[in-house]
Amino acid sequence: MAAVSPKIAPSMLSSDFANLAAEANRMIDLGANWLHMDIMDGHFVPNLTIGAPVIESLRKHTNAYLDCHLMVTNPMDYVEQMAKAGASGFTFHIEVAKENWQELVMKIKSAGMRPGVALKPGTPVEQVYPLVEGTTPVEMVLVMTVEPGFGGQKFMPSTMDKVRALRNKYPTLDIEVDGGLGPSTIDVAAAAGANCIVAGSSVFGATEPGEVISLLRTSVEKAQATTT
Ligand SMILES: O=C(CO)[C@@H](O)[C@H](O)COP(=O)(O)O
Repeated sequence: MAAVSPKIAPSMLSSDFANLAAEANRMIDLGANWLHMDIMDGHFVPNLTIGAPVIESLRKHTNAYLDCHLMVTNPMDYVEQMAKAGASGFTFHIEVAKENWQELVMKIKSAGMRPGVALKPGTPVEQVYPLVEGTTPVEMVLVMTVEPGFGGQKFMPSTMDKVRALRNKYPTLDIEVDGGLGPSTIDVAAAAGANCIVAGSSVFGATEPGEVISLLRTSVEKAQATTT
């Protein structure tokens, strides 16, 4: 496996939202590479979380890479506001962008963010190949390993076929996994080829979150060393 650098991204959905800035800085101090921000509109998923105003407030307290996952029905409507707010990455769902993904990716790039595409557990991986191979390609594929909407769900091993297929086809692509990742599931995801790891409850629920972050990174590094 080509070594694409591991990025460990605590999901801030599991943090204390009333202390978001402190929680974010604590994660970075403990070794996190990115902060994963779950934007949910209560329509694409049955949960409502945060939007651009919270990203803007958080941006005043950190320079960290804000890896924003848009679980929204109309991602195009969010591009400008998220860019202005200070989002670093903008990952939209293919299920709601089949008709306009080219325009969307270009808009995200021109707004200065890094485009990514996400897919739900039931969505065939082939649907994102054109986005990776396009003239303006996405720079990350997020394979959801639970149904999007809530933290604390059980990891779905069946989604690993998609990660393996992506890694075989695209050795240098950032492949992110999200949902149910922690010490008991990371080795499977790392062996399949994931290098960007989102983890919410396993990090925030740990007595020593820094140890979990470090364990996640070591697992990805070991899997990469075994397959190169
Ligand atoms: O996007 C989502 C859920 O839709 C995730 O980012 C979760 O927040 C991950 O939480 P854990 O499964 O790690 O608790």
